[in-house]
Amino acid sequence: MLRAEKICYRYDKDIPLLEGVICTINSGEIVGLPGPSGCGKSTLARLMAGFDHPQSGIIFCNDQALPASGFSPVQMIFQHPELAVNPRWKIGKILAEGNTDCSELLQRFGIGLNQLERYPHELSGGELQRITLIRAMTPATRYLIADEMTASLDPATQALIWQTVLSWAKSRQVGVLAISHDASLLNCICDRIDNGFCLQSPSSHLREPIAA
Ligand SMILES: Nc1ncnc2c1ncn2[C@@H]1O[C@H](COP(=O)(O)OP(=O)(O)OP(=O)(O)O)[C@@H](O)[C@H]1O
Repeated sequence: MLRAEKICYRYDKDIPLLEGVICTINSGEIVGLPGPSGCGKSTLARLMAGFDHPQSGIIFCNDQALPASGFSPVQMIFQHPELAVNPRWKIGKILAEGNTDCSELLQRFGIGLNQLERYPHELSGGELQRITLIRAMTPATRYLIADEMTASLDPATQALIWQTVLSWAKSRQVGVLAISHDASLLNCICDRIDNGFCLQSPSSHLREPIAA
């Protein structure tokens, strides 16, 4: 399993954002992480993917700490794919970073071979998001953290992406953490919703409606 154990994190030394947060994703499990803006979902995602480190607590991936360098079995997909690729590299070179044969995924995601010769700015947002997914969906990937990955996309592209990711994850027993504001999307795709996260967050007072 991928497990965040009693995670504490603060950007500002006086204001705790995450305190004692626990989050678990089992192999092959699709877990939804909802929550209001600013409660710390993306921060937790970055910690669980190993991009940042908690001030206390630990992240375990299959009983081991995440690797400090090299390929990580935990891959993360962001809402804005243009920020996750080198704009000076052609798509073919970007995909080569995943270091795997991706012809089947290209076909399943409807990406033509001609697009491998283009630069990121020559693709649509939905096409580029599918490229970052193909790069992340390697045989060595055990967990995928999807932070609002289809939030900016049209419903048809959103459906294509989630159908492909879910069938890949289930067939390979990859665990997925799906972060979204869209409750109906999470209810539709997830095995389980982690509602406890928000209740654990000290910033939960941010959810109180502002008095008129
Ligand atoms: N690099 C940073 N430096 C300082 N504060 C930050 C930084 N990144 C995020 N924050 C603050 O931490 C809080 C949580 O941010 P985070 O992006 O994790 O929330 P979120 O739940 O993902 O929100 P949203 O749903 O709006 O994306 C916010 O108040 C944000 O302003």
